[in-house]
Amino acid sequence: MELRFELKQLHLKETFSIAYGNYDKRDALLIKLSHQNCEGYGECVSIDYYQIDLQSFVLKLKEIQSRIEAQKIIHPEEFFKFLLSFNLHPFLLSALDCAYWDLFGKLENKSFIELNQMPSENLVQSSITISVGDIDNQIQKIEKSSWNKFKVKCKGLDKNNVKRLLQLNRNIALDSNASFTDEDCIWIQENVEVQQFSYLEQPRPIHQYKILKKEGFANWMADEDCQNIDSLDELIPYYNSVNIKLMKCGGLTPALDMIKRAKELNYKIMIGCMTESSVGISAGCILAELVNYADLDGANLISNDYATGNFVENGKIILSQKPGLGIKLK
Ligand SMILES: C[C@H](N)C(=O)N[C@H](CCC(=O)O)C(=O)O
Repeated sequence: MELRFELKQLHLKETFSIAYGNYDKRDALLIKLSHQNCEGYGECVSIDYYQIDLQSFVLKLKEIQSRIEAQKIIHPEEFFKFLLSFNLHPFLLSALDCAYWDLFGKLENKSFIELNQMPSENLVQSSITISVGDIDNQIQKIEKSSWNKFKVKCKGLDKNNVKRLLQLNRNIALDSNASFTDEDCIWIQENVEVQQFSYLEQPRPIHQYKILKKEGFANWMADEDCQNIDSLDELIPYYNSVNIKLMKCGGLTPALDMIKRAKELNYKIMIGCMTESSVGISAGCILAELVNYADLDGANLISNDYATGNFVENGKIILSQKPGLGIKLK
């Protein structure tokens, strides 16, 4: 097996504004694993509020490259166990795990869905993100959009904006990206009208969720608070829903385990994404049958997507049915 990797830069079609900042680009690390005539792809991106340093990932890859290349082709679950021995950051682990699933499926001439005997007929629809901004602009974007589901970003709580969004009578979720105060959360969970939001994501800064009550009117969803399977048990009293992202949890292999455990614990589950190319999104899309919500618009927000594969069109998730994760570089 051969391992290659490349730093790329993704450009946002328009400034992506969330409570943490405004972003016009994202740096990405593309992983290529090849064997015989097949090549599999995986990706992770540099997110400042997760302190991701792609240069340190490149150094790590150089350090472990020869051991990865010496590995023979084994089942992806076995390969994942092998990757665990390197103690990798979950973002890098995810890129390698996804690249290997893509390669393995291509070598076996089977899609990920076939390899895992998963259903794929009833995929949930994805939301599109509406950046933080003036409420009139946000509403205009929703009204003009051909998508049906929206994740509206906000920075702090503005009760008038909440009222105006609810008046639209559309399928809308709110994502505060850790910008609500304790008082905001109390008001929200005691206000019956917020039931109309499909979910309210990451209300408080990380680990400061003890004010949340899952019995209130809000469908609280943990994102930054829910990094991996270990977070699930401790969040039960506070959160109704969890946002599982491949980069946070370390890839497709742990995501399958995490979805299973989250279901046992009666969470509603979202498969989410970062601003990322179709390399990352192709992997996320194949889990859409297993979850209640999808937020997989990452590649739709990028102007220089460098891959094709599974994709989202006006919210509808379309699986390529091709071997592996179906990823091809443009
Ligand atoms: C792109 C996706 N809809 C989204 O909003 N993800 C963000 C983080 C993305 C990023 O910072 O690149 C989130 O769920 O907070």
